[in-house]
Amino acid sequence: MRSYFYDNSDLDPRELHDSGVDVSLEDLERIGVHYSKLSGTPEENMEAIEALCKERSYKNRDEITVSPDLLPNYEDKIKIFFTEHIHEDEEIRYVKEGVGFFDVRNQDDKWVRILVETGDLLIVPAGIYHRFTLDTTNYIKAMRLFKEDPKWTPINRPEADANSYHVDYLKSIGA
Ligand SMILES: CSCCC(=O)/C(O)=C/O
Ligand SMILES: [Fe+2]
Repeated sequence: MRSYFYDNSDLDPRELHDSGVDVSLEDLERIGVHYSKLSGTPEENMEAIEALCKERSYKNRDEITVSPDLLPNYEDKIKIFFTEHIHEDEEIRYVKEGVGFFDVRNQDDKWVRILVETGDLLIVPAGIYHRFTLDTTNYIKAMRLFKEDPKWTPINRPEADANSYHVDYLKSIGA
């Protein structure tokens, strides 16, 4: 895992876009983003994931493989994932294999890029603007946790500006 300010260049989003300015785990915590590394195999890590589900009342989960050949309607889906959006629940992702980038907006509305890889567990808070893309290896397999139905609902910017989960989120970080 690495996190740093996105360089905002027009290159392919799957490139690193590393501005050279790192963002610490503490800075991520301040905007409500939690990261942890699960060091075992996916099977060994299931106990930790079950405990997390119980603690945060997440009842459902699925597995998604994002890759041009393996995800149906890949081109549409990757565009949707990379369109800036919020969710009304936390986005909890456990990376079983591969690499990807979650970009999150910080308190100053700047993009922070979070590089996740095998074993990484990321919790993105409800209401934060974010987006997702692959890196140039074009492959990630991740477990997605859902509170209720296994349903993925993005609300895009600017429609989400007035969303109460977004407004409450901004208040919670003092923005
Ligand atoms: C690797 S999980 C696919 C991306 C996703 O679920 C999401 O919500 C992106 O914001
Ligand atoms: Fe999302």
